[in-house]
Amino acid sequence: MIKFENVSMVYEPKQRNAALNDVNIEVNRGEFAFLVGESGSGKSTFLSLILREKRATNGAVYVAGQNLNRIPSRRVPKLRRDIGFVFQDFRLLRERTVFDNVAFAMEVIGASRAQIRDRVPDALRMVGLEDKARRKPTELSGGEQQRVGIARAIVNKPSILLADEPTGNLDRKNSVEVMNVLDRINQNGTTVLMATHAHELVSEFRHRVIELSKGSVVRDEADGQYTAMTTVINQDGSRELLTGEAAMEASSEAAMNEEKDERQ
Ligand SMILES: Nc1ncnc2c1ncn2[C@@H]1O[C@H](COP(=O)(O)OP(=O)(O)OP(=O)(O)O)[C@@H](O)[C@H]1O
Repeated sequence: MIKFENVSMVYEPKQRNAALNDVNIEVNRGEFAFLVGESGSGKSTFLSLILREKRATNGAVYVAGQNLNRIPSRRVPKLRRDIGFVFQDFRLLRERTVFDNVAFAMEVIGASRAQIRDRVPDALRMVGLEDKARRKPTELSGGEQQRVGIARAIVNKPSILLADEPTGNLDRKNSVEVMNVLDRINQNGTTVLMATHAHELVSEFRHRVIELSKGSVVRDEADGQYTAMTTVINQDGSRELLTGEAAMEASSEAAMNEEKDERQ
């Protein structure tokens, strides 16, 4: 469904470290994968290449069999129709009702009123908000607002759902509700790729875990945990796989060094 073949991405010609560095990954139809990694490791860049908001500097990105380097700009809107996107900060229209926020995603692609009347209630049912269709976003909890964001993302029945830190603004209870909704959508056949820092959710909901570090894939594990393993790159360039406590220590040491570098 999604395939990265030797993908590298540099934003500026003289950039010292690539945002993505020779990434090879395949996500199959119907999978649920978490994309994890420290801040700046390349998660958002990865998602933006799938949407063709950006183009790979090297290598090829395939979505549903199409090489995104090869499709003309005029075909990009059609590609994006097959991909739903969930934002960390919900991005709802405050003056519109829940129903109208979801309907908006159909209006922009020219759906008829009859189609909208038919499909919006289904999407709201999927996220458990069928009885809140007439509310405004400000009358909802954060978790409910995010579920409206998810209903909007799936109402056009995309085969892929991308989520960038969808629980980043939510407390634990609301985060779990959002995760349950994403799981349900996945069980109905949608491929879900979720970038996140929420280690407790990753370890609890147990899906494939793809970990990026400085633009490289350092771990790809079916049914993974957030920090069960990490790969460190030694000074001589060799890679070493650490597990358990040692992995946790290496991650916090790396974070501290990064903070020190930033201060210097
Ligand atoms: N528009 C841009 N121009 C130049 N460099 C960029 C741009 N966007 C991202 N980068 C750089 O690319 C690298 C990867 O960034 P990216 O935003 O993909 O990381 P991330 O893992 O999503 O981080 P976070 O968890 O903080 O969202 C970082 O070094 C970042 O500084």
